[in-house]
Amino acid sequence: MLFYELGTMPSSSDMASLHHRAVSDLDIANSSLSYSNDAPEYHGSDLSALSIKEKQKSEELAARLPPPSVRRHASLAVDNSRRLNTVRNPALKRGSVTMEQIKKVDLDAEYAVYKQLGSGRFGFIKLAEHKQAKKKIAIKFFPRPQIKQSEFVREYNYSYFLSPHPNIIDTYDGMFASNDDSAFFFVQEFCPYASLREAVEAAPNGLTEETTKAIMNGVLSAIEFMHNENLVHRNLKTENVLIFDNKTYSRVKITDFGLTRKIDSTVKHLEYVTNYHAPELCEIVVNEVLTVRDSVDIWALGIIFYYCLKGRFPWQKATIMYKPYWEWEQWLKRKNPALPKRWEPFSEKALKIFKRSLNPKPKDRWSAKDMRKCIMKEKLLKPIKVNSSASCNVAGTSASSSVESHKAQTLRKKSDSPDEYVYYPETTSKDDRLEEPKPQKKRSIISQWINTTLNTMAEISEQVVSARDE
Ligand SMILES: Nc1ncnc2c1ncn2[C@@H]1O[C@H](COP(=O)(O)OP(=O)(O)OP(=O)(O)O)[C@@H](O)[C@H]1O
Repeated sequence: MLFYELGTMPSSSDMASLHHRAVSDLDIANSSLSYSNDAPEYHGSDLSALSIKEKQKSEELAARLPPPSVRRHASLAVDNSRRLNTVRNPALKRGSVTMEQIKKVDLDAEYAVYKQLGSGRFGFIKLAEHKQAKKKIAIKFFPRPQIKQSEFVREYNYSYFLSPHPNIIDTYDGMFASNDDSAFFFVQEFCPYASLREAVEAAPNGLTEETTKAIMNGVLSAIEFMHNENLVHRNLKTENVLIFDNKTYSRVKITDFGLTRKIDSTVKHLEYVTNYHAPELCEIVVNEVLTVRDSVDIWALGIIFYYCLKGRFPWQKATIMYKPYWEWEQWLKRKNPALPKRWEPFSEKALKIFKRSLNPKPKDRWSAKDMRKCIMKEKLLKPIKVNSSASCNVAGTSASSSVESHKAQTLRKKSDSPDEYVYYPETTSKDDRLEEPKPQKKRSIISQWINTTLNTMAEISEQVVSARDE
């Protein structure tokens, strides 16, 4: 139940606060999409999930943005000063987002629709321009009848109500359907640069420590906010992290709330396992019912963190069928005291972050807040010796000396054993392809047997998965 403090007129920043506070009051997870029709609660500047600095940032942002009530599709053409002074239309009740509010729009009359920006299981995103406002935007289309109306409405609601956070993509007010009923759509701000996936692919040896910190700071701040609002993203991956400044990567925003659900709700597992899935998700079968936990986001954040620093994934799937995962698990359980080679470039503190995010036991994983604190505070990479006489501290010099950092990162990559069964992103660097295989150390018979068995099992599992996919 929500309350409204009478006699207090919320400012635009308060509106942003109010706008996101309402998330916790939504019962979007239930299919009727019904929630309180009362006027919204006014919490002043209580941005519970944000630090003071972020709060200021959020307020600055909110001051620049029109209040959510007027960020309407139709109002894109209205000038900013007018929009900033506009207060929520009392006739438009916050709790009244229902299926009837989907408006039919003549797409061609309103927008010039350009190239496709991306696609996924729920539809596709296109770059467009609002003709009247002459403003570039992104339109997310949900083709009908493949996508259910309830799925569209749910994604819109989560996207819209999470929008005020500075590290979450801004979704404009309004749910629409094309005149010919071929698709539902909603409108988002356009990201002019790449996704994190493309940014890392362009730097196959990984990003610098400083850049990784800037990216993780934004991503973790958004997830901390979502978790505090009792929501789990459930689809965190580098493709869903959009970069808004291509120099320092300090402005990032997360997107795609199609799988977002409330913590402790139950869902059917419908997906194929990817690099980002936690081991508990790799074990369950399609259609099995599972309870939504925020710890799956923390696992995916651990994978993103590793991917940023190394330019590759630690493993293809988090099951013991994949040797790199099996080695990591053995080391965590102290069954093998030797740290697997691929983890050697990381500092003790970075390893601690991995132990508390890529931990097979969900209960032993940190919160997004703890993870962020540690990433921001600590050095993440060990100093690496470039040669016997000169040494280069990657962590300390990554920003100031990109050449040294590049050298060090190349060295880091070369330290990985080439015979390991690991998934590389499609774009392997030239250096990688030319890399000479290192001479194998003599292995004991038992370790050779384990190795062969694991590789065979991995191959069989791959074949089963691809047969199932086909
Ligand atoms: N606002 C935007 N501006 C620019 N590019 C975007 C924007 N939103 C999404 N994209 C691009 O489109 C891709 C697909 O978008 P999105 O993840 O929202 O689709 P989806 O159908 O929900 O995908 P998935 O299968 O991952 O659920 C993103 O990975 C991103 O590269």
